[in-house]
Amino acid sequence: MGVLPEIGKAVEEMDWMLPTDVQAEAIPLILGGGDVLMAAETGSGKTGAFCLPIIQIVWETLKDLEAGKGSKIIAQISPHWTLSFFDRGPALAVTPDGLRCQSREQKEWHGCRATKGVYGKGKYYYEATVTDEGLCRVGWSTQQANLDLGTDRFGFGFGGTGKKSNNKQFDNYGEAFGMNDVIGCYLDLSSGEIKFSKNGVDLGKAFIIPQQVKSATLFPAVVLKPFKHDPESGYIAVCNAPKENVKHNEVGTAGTSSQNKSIKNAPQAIIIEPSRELAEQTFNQILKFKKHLADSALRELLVIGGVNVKDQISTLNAGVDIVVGTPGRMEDLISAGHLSLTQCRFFVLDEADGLLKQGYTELIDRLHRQIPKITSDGRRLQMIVCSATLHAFEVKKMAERLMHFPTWVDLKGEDAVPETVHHVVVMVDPQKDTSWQSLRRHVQTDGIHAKDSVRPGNNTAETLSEAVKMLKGEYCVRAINEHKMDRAIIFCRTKLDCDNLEKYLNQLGNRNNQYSCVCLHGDRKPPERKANLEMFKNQEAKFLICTDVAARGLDITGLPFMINITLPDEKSNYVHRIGRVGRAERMGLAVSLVSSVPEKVWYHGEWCSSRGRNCWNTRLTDEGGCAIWYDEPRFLAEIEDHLNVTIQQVEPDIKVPMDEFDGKVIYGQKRQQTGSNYENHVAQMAPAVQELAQLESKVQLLYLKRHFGKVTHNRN
Ligand SMILES: Nc1ncnc2c1ncn2[C@@H]1O[C@H](COP(=O)(O)OP(=O)(O)OP(=O)(O)O)[C@@H](O)[C@H]1O
Repeated sequence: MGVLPEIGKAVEEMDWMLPTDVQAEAIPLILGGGDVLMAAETGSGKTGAFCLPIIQIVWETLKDLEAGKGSKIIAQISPHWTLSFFDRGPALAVTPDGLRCQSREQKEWHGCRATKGVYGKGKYYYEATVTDEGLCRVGWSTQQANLDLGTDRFGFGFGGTGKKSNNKQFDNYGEAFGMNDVIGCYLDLSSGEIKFSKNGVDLGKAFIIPQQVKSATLFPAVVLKPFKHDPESGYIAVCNAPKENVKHNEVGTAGTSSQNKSIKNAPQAIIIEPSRELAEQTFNQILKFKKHLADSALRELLVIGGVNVKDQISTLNAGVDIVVGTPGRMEDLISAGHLSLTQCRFFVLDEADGLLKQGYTELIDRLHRQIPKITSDGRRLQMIVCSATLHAFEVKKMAERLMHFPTWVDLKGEDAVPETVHHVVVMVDPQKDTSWQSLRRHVQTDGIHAKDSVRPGNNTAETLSEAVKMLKGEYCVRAINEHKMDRAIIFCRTKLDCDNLEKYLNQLGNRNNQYSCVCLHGDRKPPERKANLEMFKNQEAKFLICTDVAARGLDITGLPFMINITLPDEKSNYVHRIGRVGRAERMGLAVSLVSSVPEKVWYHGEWCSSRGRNCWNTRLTDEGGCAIWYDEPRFLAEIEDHLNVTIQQVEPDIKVPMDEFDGKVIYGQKRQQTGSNYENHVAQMAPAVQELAQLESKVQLLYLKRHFGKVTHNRN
């Protein structure tokens, strides 16, 4: 693994004898200080690939600090109120005195914040003079805000076109301004009011700062110059703010090592995960990896919702080195000042494409902005991004924006399914298979056709759609029976579908608990989610029925089977879902049920006031309702196209035909001839090694000839 013996020992105790391919590539890169984009199949050991080197570096840093090895000061905290050289966009030039700025790029907005801000109470004022052509906005923003002032809820701007803006909402305000105008920016922290003046003329109230933002520190978000116009009475120059109301801009102002030690709530590594379960899993891996690291205590913290925030805060105050968590709770703690990013040197986004698709792009940008780009001991911030489906447009854009000459560790060059996962699809065709017409009992369907006339014989789209729902319950049970599944993860599209299937399997299994199952989805309370996952892992329940909340990252040792009741509409989630099996070289079978006809399904968006709870609006979304027609053959085609494969189709009896997998493997176990790869490897390498040996021998002969004249060639 190329890591410290103490870490190596822990890894060995976990039975990891060799690094996986991705670990072999990524660990040295991370230890060497690089930014890494890690694209590797599900179950290929990405967690270890980033956790091991991070633990090593964090621990070594702690030891250095303990030994009193000083680190150089990178950026002193400036005593003056100026524009920050660090907290600015890359195309924004700032003069050496920090008082004037200019954008060096024509097309986009480039912003900057001051080196200090105010919080608590008081009334503050600063002025900005427009010294150039072009548009600008001035105002106040918190450290979290986008540098493009006024385009998120943390920034309040006044622009040259005579508009005020916050959270992308641009409203008419005051009047236009431009070259040579002087804009006064007023902030009253007591009333939460922000207003502006133009050339000394008050333009009236612009904003009332919302309560959550008010408690944060607000920074002037543009150029500072001596005043041309005195501020109104009661307001003071922002540079005269009382010390107790001033906070320094944390971006790029890392202090000395002795200062660092005293900042307890500032970890060296932040690892962001898309779900609670995954955050907890990574956290538990860290506990295992650090087991033998004695001397300096490496302190880790799990930051997820559903856990008492007070406990998290007290752990933070006692000191932390590595924080693993979900984005929401992480940002809450950062905004409230409980978690500081000033010493962060590793910023890790696990399942990065998932985080971006869940809408966390701005949050990630905001956190990244708050992390100093140079650490206190003079090293660059390292960003590590990984997923089995990293080949997504959003990820590439983010890498360009935030990462520093990143290296791709990408063994396949495209999103791929591991060889250990055998995945098949079964078409569910209610026109061919009419058994649904005479089912004595079936899974309770989602009720979307409750108001439609659905009955055998009437071949409407609605009837067929309802038939598919019934048949899918049957096919699921058939897949379980055919493959004698006694452990499987089953994915449904909605929470309601999960609940219905859970009821059905429990009913069918009745007393002998043949189909014992538990659910994992967003409507279940955190303790229940945790308990259910534990039950499934401990094999106290045979089936885990879940939504996509469990699609990514969950590592259940030796899980042999998974069933997709419905294909996901997001193609990458197919890769993640089926990747719950076939992990760590064990074989797995994934069966997906695909309806051949359109199926009408629930789709509750922001427009649905209850977000699905007791919603019976069965109209389609374009008619203001909460239903869509789901087109699985299209999703199947998209998945195949994305993976560049044709997924094998099996008949409704769900027998998997004989092929290289069948008969030779037992799902859930390792392939018998492990090590064969290495034998092949020897054969493949042999000619190259032979050639190298011959070259080496020639070189030696040449050397000897040159220095000692004639040499007899001894072939041995
Ligand atoms: N070097 C190794 N030797 C043996 N087993 C390993 C090794 N590295 C990781 N594993 C095991 O492989 C499994 C999968 O690892 P991990 O959860 O890190 O995969 P992943 O690449 O993050 O997958 P996903 O994309 O699904 O999140 C785990 O059970 C882990 O313990």
